[in-house]
Parts: sequence; C-alpha cells; structure tokens
Amino acid sequence: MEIVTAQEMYERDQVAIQTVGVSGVMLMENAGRAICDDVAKKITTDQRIAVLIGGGNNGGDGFVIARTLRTRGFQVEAWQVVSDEKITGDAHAHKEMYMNSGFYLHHMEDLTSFQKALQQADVIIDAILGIGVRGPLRPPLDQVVSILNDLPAYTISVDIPSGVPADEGAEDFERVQADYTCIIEAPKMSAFLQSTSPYYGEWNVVEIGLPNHLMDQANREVWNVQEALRSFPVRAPHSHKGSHGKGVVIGGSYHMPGSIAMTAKAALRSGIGLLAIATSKSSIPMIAPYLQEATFQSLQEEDGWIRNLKNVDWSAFDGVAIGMGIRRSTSLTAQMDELFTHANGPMIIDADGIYHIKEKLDKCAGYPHPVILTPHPGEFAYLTDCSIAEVMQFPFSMTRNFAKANGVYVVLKGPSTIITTPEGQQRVETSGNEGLAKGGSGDVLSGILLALTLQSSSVFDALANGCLVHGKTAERLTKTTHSTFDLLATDLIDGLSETFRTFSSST
Ligand SMILES: NC(=O)C1=CN([C@@H]2O[C@H](COP(=O)(O)OP(=O)(O)OC[C@H]3O[C@@H](n4cnc5c(N)ncnc54)[C@H](O)[C@@H]3O)[C@@H](O)[C@H]2O)[C@@H](O)CC1
Ligand SMILES: Nc1ncnc2c1ncn2[C@@H]1O[C@H](COP(=O)(O)OP(=O)(O)O)[C@@H](O)[C@H]1O
Ligand SMILES: [K+]
Repeated sequence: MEIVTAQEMYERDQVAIQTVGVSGVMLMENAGRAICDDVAKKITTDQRIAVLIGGGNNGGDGFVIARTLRTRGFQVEAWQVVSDEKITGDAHAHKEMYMNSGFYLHHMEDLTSFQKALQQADVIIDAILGIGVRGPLRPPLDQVVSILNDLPAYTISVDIPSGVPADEGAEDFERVQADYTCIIEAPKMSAFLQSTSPYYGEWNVVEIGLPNHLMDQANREVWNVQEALRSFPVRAPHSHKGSHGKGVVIGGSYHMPGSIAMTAKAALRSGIGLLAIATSKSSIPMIAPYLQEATFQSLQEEDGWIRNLKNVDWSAFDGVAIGMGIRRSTSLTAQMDELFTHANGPMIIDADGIYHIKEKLDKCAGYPHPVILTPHPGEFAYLTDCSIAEVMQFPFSMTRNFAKANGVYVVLKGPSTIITTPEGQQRVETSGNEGLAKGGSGDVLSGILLALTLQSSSVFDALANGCLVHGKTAERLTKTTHSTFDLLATDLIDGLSETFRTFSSST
C-alpha cells in the first residue's frame, strides 16, 4: 500500500480525470460510496448520524455520504458548516444531487444551537476539510472542531481528520480527534508521524478507482504481514549452517554486557547459521553462560570498555552488527577504519556505533556490501546535526535524503519505523507497541536484522521483515502472557519462537 503526499494524491486525481476521462463528479461519487460501504460496518440504522460538511472536495464527499447513507435507511442529518458561496465545483454538483433527492440540509447559523443539536448525535462524520488544509484552522472552523471534539459521539473522519495536514512538517495545528478515519485510496504521510498519527484513531483505506498503474510510484509503502509472508526466507531442507549466515556481533563491555548478549541471542533465535560475539575480555565470562551456541572473540579493553577491534577475525564472517554497549569514546571512532577495510558482507551499525560512524560516513558508499544504520530519532538527529523535533517533523524526507547521499540503508526506529534504501525507496512498518519503549528493545532488533539479512536475498525485505517480526512479537506477548508494563527485551527474545513458527509454517 503506497503512502502519498497531498501533491501526489492530487496528481493521481488528475491522471484519473485527464488521462482516463473519469470526471471529478464521478470520482467524488466513487469516494463517497466507497466510504459508505466501509463506514456501514461501524454504524447501525438506530443511531443518529450527523455529517459535517466543509467547503472543499472533502465536503463534497460529505454530500455523497449523507445522500447515500440516507437512501440506505440510516438516520442522517447533514450540516453545512461553511457559507453557500464556499460550495463550488464538484462539491456543488453533489450538493444539488443531495437537495434534488428531497433531503434537508442544516446550515450552521450560530455555534450554540449547532452544539446543542449535535449533542443528540451518536455518530459524527467529519467531512469538514481534507488534504487541502493550509495552516491552522480559521474561524469558525476552529470553533466547530473544538465543539466536535467535546461531543460524546463516535467520530469518523473522511480521508483525514479535519485540520491535520497530509504531509510532514506540521508544527502547530488544530484538528479533529477521530475515533476512526476512512482514508481515500492511499494513506497520507501524516498517518505515520508521531505528532499527527494519534488523531486518525483506527484507520482503513478504501479504493475509489484511480488508475494506479498509470501513476509514477511514490516509492513509499506500508509493509504488512502479507508482504512479509511473500518475502520471508525459506530454509531449504538440505541446507547447512553456512547457508544461513556466519555473523559476528561486536559490542558490550564490562559495564554493559547485556546489550550484546541480547543482540546475540536474538540473532540465534532468528535463524542465523553461526554466530560469534566479539566483546571486551571481561564481559565474556558474564555472558557466556547464557549463550552456549555462540563462539567468542576476546577484544582488548580499557576500563572495561572495548579498546580496539584488532582481535576480530574478519575472515570468518559474512555479516556484522556493531555498536551495542561500546560507549561513545572517540578512541573507537578511528577503529571504524578496521571495519571498512576488513569486514565482509552486510554491516549493521546501531546504538553507540552510530556516534562513531558519523565521521566515517564518506566510507559507506565505497564499502562493497550494504551498510545499514538503525538509529532512533535522537541518534539520527546527531548524525544529521538537526534537532530531534526536526527529525520527528520530516522523517520521510530526511531519511531519504540521508540514505541517498551516503549510500546506506536507514532504519529510523519508532512507533512507525521508516526503512529506506540507498536508492531512496521507503517502507513503513507499524507493528509493535509501547511495551517496546524500553532499553534493550533496539538491541534485540539488531540481532533479528542481522540474522534475517544474512538469510534473505533482499536486504530491504530482510529489514522490513525483521521490524515486523520484532513488533508482532511484542503485540502478541502483550495480548497473552505479558503487559506493556512488564514486557522485557529478554521476553521478546523468548517470544520470537512463536512468531517464527507462525511465519515459517506459512511459507
Ligand atoms: N483522488 C482524490 O484525492 C479525491 C479526493 N477527494 C476529496 O477531496 C479532498 C481534497 O479536496 P480539496 O483540495 O478541495 O481540499 P479540502 O476539502 O481540504 O478543502 C480545501 C479548502 O478548505 C479551505 N481551507 C484550507 N485550509 C483552511 C484552514 N486552515 N482553515 C479554514 N479553511 C481552510 C480552503 O478554502 C480550501 O480551498 C480529499 O481530502 C478528499 O476528501 C474526493 O472528493 C474524490 C477524489
Ligand atoms: N511506542 C512504541 N511503539 C512501537 N514500537 C516502539 C515503541 N517504542 C519503541 N519501539 C521500538 O522499540 C525499539 C527501540 O529501539 P531503541 O530506541 O534503539 O532502544 P534501545 O537502544 O534502548 O534498545 C525500536 O525497534 C522501536 O521501533
Ligand atoms: K475530514
């Protein structure tokens, strides 16, 4: 499923109208009807439904919805919340059809009586503003939205919660808090941004007949279980341990032995063929009892921290994950040259490794294998010399620009994790929940990503599937044996078994 900007949505609209010859009025009819089919699953004929209609095409959809639901026997009151002259073009044509059907149209005259009337509604359908919104809502729509948000009714937004911008970059906006949003044709970027996504509530996408095969692809899509099942690695019956990757995880210290242990355990639970742990000498006795399947490489240390990468036997591995629990001391930054000179195969750089790679970014494009950076927004802000607020506002464009400029894969972690290829293709993975908002979740993810990268023919698929396995495991555990409070990163590792059983039995 593609993710679009408002501009890309309008372009799709224009191809449908100009190239295919579907009229704007017909598209609006399609949109309104598709929304009714979806919304009908959420409402009943004994509920009182109010449709709030604004001045653009979103309002036009509102007229179609009000007419269609009434003809289907629902109790609908339509409220036009803008003046008559604002209803123009296709929306005006649908207003005429609504009126010609003999249905009554309420006009919002004063806010007090409007508010009183809407107190009776069980369901409000918000067709006030769509993707054409610019800036904060102007009066009286700001008051209309404020009234709507205080009503007890279940709120369904059409295409987008009114007031929420479609694109990234939103700073200050008033908006409808929807319980459910019925999105037209393709989710907009704001459905995935931390500041705007909560206003959508639950959401679903309906198709209105745009000719997608004629469009330039946005190269931005939502990743889901069906896609994962289609692309999940298959373990051949006659395979041997070398077929599934020989990885090394580099990190950990006397002070933080757990991080590398969790990465290693997660990689082992995710099917890697052979795994070595290169860590500070003093941490090996602490973690070895938990990792009987791994081998160890003892690295020189300084005050309990890894001092250099000299003892890593690079020739033995075809993939590496580095950075968990290594601290940010500048002495290790120079050691990154070892990595680029001697490592073989894909390289995942996480956590403190991100701090060291910043000065070595110019080496990434020349490395003959994929380089994968897995920052959270704080680490990405450090990499790009921006504020975390900017990263949260512009995650799609910032990661795309960065990945293309440096020839790296970027996995920007969060409730909506954005995965970007060096060519700028993007996938968004939304599974997981707040049970993961704890130290250690990222270490587990790195292990899963390393193992899947070494077992998959496509790095992009491996990264998207790894994020999905991680998030789905958390979702299942917090529904069954755990809560979002008590879930630990180590529980997540144990929970991988059930997730892999599901995926491997389906492939
Ligand atoms: N292919 C598509 O994308 C289709 C889209 N349709 C609908 O059309 C919508 C987009 O239509 P429009 O481009 O007319 O956009 P809107 O329906 O969002 O309306 C934009 C108008 O609202 C007003 N406005 C903008 N910002 C405002 C603010 N801050 N305060 C107060 N008023 C403001 C302006 O007068 C502007 O012209 C979509 O969201 C969707 O609901 C459907 O009708 C059919 C097909
Ligand atoms: N609220 C949340 N909803 C969904 N996933 C989350 C949430 N909070 C964190 N995560 C996931 O948990 C992981 C946290 O990684 P990171 O921030 O690197 O943690 P750490 O380095 O402490 O282990 C990421 O995969 C992220 O996507
Ligand atoms: K809306």
